[in-house]
Amino acid sequence: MHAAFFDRDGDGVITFSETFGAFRALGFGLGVSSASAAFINGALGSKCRPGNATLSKLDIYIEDIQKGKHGSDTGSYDNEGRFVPDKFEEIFSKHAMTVPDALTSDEIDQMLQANRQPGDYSGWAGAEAEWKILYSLGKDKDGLLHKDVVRSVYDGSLFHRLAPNWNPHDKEKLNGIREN
Ligand code: HEM
Repeated sequence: MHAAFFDRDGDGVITFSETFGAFRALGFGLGVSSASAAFINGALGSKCRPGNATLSKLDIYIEDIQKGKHGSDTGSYDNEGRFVPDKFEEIFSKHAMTVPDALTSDEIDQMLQANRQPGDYSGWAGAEAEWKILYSLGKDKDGLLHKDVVRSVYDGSLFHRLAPNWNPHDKEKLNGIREN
């Protein structure tokens, strides 16, 4: 569901231009949107694809999205791409020290540092990009990133809230899955 938001035409494949367009719809400028699409589709396109894939290596196949998992993450997605509630809770029990159930920018940096596996430079970069972008999208006026906002990035509902018109088909599916 996290990645499916970006698949606007619902064909199961996320192209460079879909990632770019989704970042624009989320409110990012041309520079950040192009760089993010290049980074994400460049890194995941060659990994997240079945053996018999024929499309460009910049295209991400959602059916193989779990192959995009990297090291130095929180473990809130397992190796099959399933959400792991205990690992998610650990983010806040270990790192939310200033305000319960919310992270400051410094606490996110401490978490990223704590999750780093030695020498895993691509994992460090991936985790850093994911959390910095999430913080810029989800922080409140006091600079706090609340637990419910972080939860909503894992199932993609944050993206739908911020850019309600980008992917109406996927939103319908999401509403069917979530109780609220
Ligand atoms: C505004 C856009 C995005 C934000 C804010 C974002 C944020 C995040 C966050 C916070 C995580 C969790 C990392 C962790 O648990 O340590 C994550 C994981 C992941 N995201 Fe995104 N993401 C975005 C776009 C995308 C896109 C476009 C794709 C691919 C199509 C993608 C694929 C993944 C994958 C494969 C993971 C699992 C990585 C892992 O846990 O090792 N994300 N993302």
